[in-house]
Amino acid sequence: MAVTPKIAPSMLSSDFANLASEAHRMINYGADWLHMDIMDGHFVPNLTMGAPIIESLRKHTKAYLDCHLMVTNPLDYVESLGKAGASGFTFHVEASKDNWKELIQNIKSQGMKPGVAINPGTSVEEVYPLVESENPVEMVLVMTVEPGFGGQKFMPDMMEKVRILRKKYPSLDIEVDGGLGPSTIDAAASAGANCIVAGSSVFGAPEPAQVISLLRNSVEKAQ
Ligand SMILES: O=C(CO)[C@@H](O)[C@H](O)COP(=O)(O)O
Repeated sequence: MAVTPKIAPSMLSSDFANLASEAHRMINYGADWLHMDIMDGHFVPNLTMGAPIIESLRKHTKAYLDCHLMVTNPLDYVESLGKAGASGFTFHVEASKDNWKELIQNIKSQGMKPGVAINPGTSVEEVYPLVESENPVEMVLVMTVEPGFGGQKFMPDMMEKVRILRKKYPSLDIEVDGGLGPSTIDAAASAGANCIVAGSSVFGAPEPAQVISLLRNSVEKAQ
């Protein structure tokens, strides 16, 4: 398989008052990406951050900022996030039924990597047109909890979506997000996920570096 493991601590579980030092801490512990949860209080019942925070953090790190847009109108965020220094821009298929082609085009024009996320209740077929388009997304994010909050329980039933996607698209980046940690990573890795978002299991661990390394080893072993 051509895909490589990407371990992405979810900064939603960090101390927001010390975001830059939390980011440095995660990179020093071995993280590949920093996962940034952008929530608008409308698509999901929580409000987190937007372009100003990404811009501030970008001044302190060169790390890949993997932005997950849990927002009703993702198109409204593309230009500001691109200018702020976001690296990846993953929008929800549920929020882009009419404009996903324009979204992908604009995300790429801003120099970001486009991804599409699917909620637990959305069927996996909905992302096929976006992956198979002439101008495709480069990552699919399979939500393994209902989006909105950290610290929820992993939904093992979502692994069937990951298996289907990995079989259909052997070299696609497939990300999983929600409830990932030492007790759930093997299920996700063996299904074919290679990008792993983990919030509470990393930030809540006495030795976060050990958890990051365990997540990576599981993905490597499964390939
Ligand atoms: O997008 C989300 C929640 O909506 C996630 O990125 C969570 O922040 C992951 O947190 P844990 O489930 O790993 O604690």
